Amino acid sequence: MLPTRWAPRSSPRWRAQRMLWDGAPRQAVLLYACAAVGALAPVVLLVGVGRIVRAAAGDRQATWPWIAVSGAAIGVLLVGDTVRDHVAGIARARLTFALQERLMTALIRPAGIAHLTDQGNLDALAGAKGALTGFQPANAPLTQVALAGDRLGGLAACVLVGAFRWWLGAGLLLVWLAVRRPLRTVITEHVAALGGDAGKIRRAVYFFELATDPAAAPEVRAYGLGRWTVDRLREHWLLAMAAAWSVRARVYRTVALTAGLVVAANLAACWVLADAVAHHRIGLAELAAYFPAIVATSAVGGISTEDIALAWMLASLPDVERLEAGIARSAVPLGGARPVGDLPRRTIRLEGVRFAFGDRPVLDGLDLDIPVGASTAIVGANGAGKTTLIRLLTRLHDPSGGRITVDGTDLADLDPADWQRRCALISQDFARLPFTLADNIGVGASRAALRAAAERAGAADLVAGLPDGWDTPLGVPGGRDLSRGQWQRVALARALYAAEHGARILVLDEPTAWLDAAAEADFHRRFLAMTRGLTTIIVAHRFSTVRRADRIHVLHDGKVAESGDHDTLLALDGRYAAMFTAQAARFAGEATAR
Ligand SMILES: Nc1ncnc2c1ncn2[C@@H]1O[C@H](COP(=O)(O)OP(=O)(O)OP(=O)(O)O)[C@@H](O)[C@H]1O
Repeated sequence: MLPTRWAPRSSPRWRAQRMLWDGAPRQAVLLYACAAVGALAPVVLLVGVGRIVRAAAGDRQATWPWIAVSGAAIGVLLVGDTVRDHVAGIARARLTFALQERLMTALIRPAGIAHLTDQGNLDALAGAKGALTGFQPANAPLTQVALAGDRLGGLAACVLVGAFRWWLGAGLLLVWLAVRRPLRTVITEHVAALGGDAGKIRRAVYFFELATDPAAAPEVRAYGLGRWTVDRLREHWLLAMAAAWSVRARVYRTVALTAGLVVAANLAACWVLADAVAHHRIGLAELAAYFPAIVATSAVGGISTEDIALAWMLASLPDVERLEAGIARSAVPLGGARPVGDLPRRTIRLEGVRFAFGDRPVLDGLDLDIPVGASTAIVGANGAGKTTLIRLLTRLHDPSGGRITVDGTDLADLDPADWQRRCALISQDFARLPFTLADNIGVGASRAALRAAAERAGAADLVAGLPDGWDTPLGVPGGRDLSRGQWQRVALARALYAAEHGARILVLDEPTAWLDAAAEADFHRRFLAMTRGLTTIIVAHRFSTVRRADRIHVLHDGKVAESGDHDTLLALDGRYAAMFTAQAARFAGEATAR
């Protein structure tokens, strides 16, 4: 069973353990057993070594049983380590998967995408993935178990020292416990200060990713940004570190004070031991057991690098809940439960539609009719709101004002997921799915259907060029990558396949942006045949693409400024005509120049 819920109000330490017991219960039992055995075996070994030394000094009778016990302890330690590493590997995989599944579920659950534009959510996501610090929160419970084993080992060592002088064992235990609390507090504060401003760390990580991203590599080099990104990384890290430095003095003070106490306690313990040896109260055998035991007592309360790593992992754990809470807060719920049925049959109508990002309106009282079975093009300057309009039509966002109706039914009343499935969408940043070519176009589709969609999208020639044809994995290690234009053809084929198999609206946002001249011409030649009978909404800057649409709308100032077919809009001599003429003149100029 994988973890589903962790008690929301308990401490991160407790939640980490719940995570382990929910996600990998069998491994949890084994890991605790390994930790206990791994903690006690060294003490048994010390006792055994002490007895062997005593035997070597004369009491030969007792040698063989203690050699056997010591050998067994060594064997248990060696085998125990191997078993523990193996089990921890399985538990780590399960916990990592469970956390990934939980994050994915949280991100995918909202039907809309408003939560993905929230900066706080992106920060929490980076924290929950451990991307900001490099410490995976899913490793926290395993580190806790390992540290619990260390504490138990330290306690056992205290007991062994107590067998020599009870007050020495108890005293060392008290000293270690006394230093542990303040040390843990300052480390937690230090980590909290450093992780406090996730935004600053995320900006630093952004520069790291920019410098190491193969897609950005050509421009990073062409513009000489390499050194610049390193300097920005340094600058943002220093900014992020400033908060941690403010508590640094207290960390050093606490470490110095506790170190003084620890050194004094250890010196005193060694002196007591040396005094006992000097006065023949104990022999070499006891010295061989007790001296290492005094050193080993530190594990009961000392702070190791593992403790610091654990503090980092635990600090990231609340980000998982912060993300879930942030999504619940920022995801604008898309209501509606009515099945879409055979809608739309006549018209999709936008009435006084408004939409804003923050307080900046993008669409401001937009009216528009989209007839079913025809092609509608949306044009406008950069930032005019074309993609936003597409997102409202495909219900990735709902309008903040006005309404969209489908044959008179408010789109807000229809089941959002059902409606989204009716929209065969190619977005500007079309998805490059790490699947085979066949699955990229239609999961489970027949070869005949795939071939038809690929032919309509001008992607049929791709199949012959791939080593395993339809079964060639794309965009994954060991598979083939495609050029942007080839990926766009695949995306177009996917949309056309979907349109043939249940989707009723074909939504194309810049579908030819990456196509070469021949492919674009081919697209235009076949546009009418490709979209015949389909409700097609197309956004494009290229007028060669747009002009074939039955109806064209020009977006300006958040409204439809002009509407008509290509010839009507040219005759109107307005914005459309100006944009078309500018583009046509550019092409004509280039042709003349040649
Ligand atoms: N996630 C976002 N957060 C804030 N503002 C946004 C976001 N996405 C888009 N915008 C803003 O909304 C406006 C409309 O953007 P949109 O992408 O719809 O324009 P567009 O007409 O499609 O532009 P282009 O032709 O460049 O693709 C722009 O001014 C843009 O800056």
